Amino acid sequence: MTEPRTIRWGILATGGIALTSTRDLLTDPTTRGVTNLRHTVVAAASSSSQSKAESFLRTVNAPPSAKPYGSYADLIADPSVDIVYIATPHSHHYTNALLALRGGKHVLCEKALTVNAAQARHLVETARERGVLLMEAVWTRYFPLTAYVREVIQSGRLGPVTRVLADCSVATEPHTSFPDGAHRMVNPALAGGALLDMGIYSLTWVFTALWRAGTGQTPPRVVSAMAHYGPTGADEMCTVVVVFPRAQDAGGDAHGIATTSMRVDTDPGGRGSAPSVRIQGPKGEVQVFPPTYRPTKTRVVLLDGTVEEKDWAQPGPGIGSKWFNGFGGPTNAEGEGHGMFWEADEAARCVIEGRKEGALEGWDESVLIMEVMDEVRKQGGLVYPEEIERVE
Ligand SMILES: NC(=O)C1=CN([C@@H]2O[C@H](COP(=O)(O)OP(=O)(O)OC[C@H]3O[C@@H](n4cnc5c(N)ncnc54)[C@H](OP(=O)(O)O)[C@@H]3O)[C@@H](O)[C@H]2O)C=CC1
Ligand SMILES: O=C1OC[C@@H](O)[C@H](O)[C@H]1O
Repeated sequence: MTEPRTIRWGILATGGIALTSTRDLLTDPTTRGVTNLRHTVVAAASSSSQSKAESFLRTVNAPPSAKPYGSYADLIADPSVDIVYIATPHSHHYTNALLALRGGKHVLCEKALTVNAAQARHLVETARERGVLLMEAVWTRYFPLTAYVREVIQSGRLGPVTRVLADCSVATEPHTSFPDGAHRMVNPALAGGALLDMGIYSLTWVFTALWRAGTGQTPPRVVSAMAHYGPTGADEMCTVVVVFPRAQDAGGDAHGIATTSMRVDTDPGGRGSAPSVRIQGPKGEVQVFPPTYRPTKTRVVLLDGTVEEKDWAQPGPGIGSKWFNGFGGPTNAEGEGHGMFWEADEAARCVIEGRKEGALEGWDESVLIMEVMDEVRKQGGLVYPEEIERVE
């Protein structure tokens, strides 16, 4: 048997999701049946101070040899780093990813990939030129649950998917949670707002059903409505209709309705009683239950009376922690992992196999989703500061 290859990660930024993700990354892959690769963390960098990076490495229980850096550039210059995980606010993804790609590093970058499609296209060109991996960290795409949903769609059991309803909303009470407007969720200088932060998950489900697994490959038309958060002008609620043109004999046009909000909740009280995603065809539907970004339950309901429910607990061992995202968030049960290791496994496989894009969200799709979000922002009058919209 060949020895598993160890992928050496550098963690760029030390905030909430960096902590959650790195803990998952350091979970033994054999606990989820993955035997051909391993992950290790060889360095972490904080733009604030080296001591913050040191404390981060201690908190996640990284190997004692892992190096703490007080600047992102130093992390990129470290030859022992194979791949960089970027966990900064949306506003910074483009410049951070550009730095890493130009430094010859593979990149797994948090969602949304960039602020706009032009920046995403530039990152793709750079990754192509440098011959390195660029992957958007939309973790939900890589869950076994999501693979199952794709199989249900591709099996034809629903007939041609005709409509997708997907909501990803977290009632964060912006006025009390973020009173000074500085938090990344509502701060335009950090490209904050519901669309780029959570709407991307609703769009991910729409695209999973109608783009990757679907039959139509013509980019969709977009119609949208947006509400703004008064004090800062960030978007706090968005409703997006995407129409995928499709020939009549392939089922006719398909509609995706993607919603997101910081004012109301997909699942008030976290009871998980109603689906947050419904993928519908003439013969029935597949339902995905909230939270939309980390679902653990599906149900297939067909016109012929079939009802199939499945539970998809994340494998452990996990620390049963409250998800640390600055304003609360879901808790994974004691013994359960969070689920961010699936995307890390795919990124590692890309590095090992020499693939430059993830298997479940290629460059074309990341760019297309950014184009859809550009159009939503245009229709909703959401403009970010020029400094963070710029392309070099
Ligand atoms: N996949 C998922 O489930 C989730 C993904 N996310 C995504 O992760 C990214 C980061 O979110 P999150 O971790 O919650 O954010 P945090 O605010 O908790 O952390 C962001 C980190 O980025 C660094 N940073 C660099 N420049 C700035 C700046 N100007 N302002 C603020 N921070 C800065 C800081 O680290 P340092 O000081 O060390 O440099 C900071 O700690 C976003 O893209 C978000 O969409 C967030 C939550 C969940
Ligand atoms: O990625 C995310 O998923 C869940 C949300 O609560 C969080 O704000 C977001 O960044």
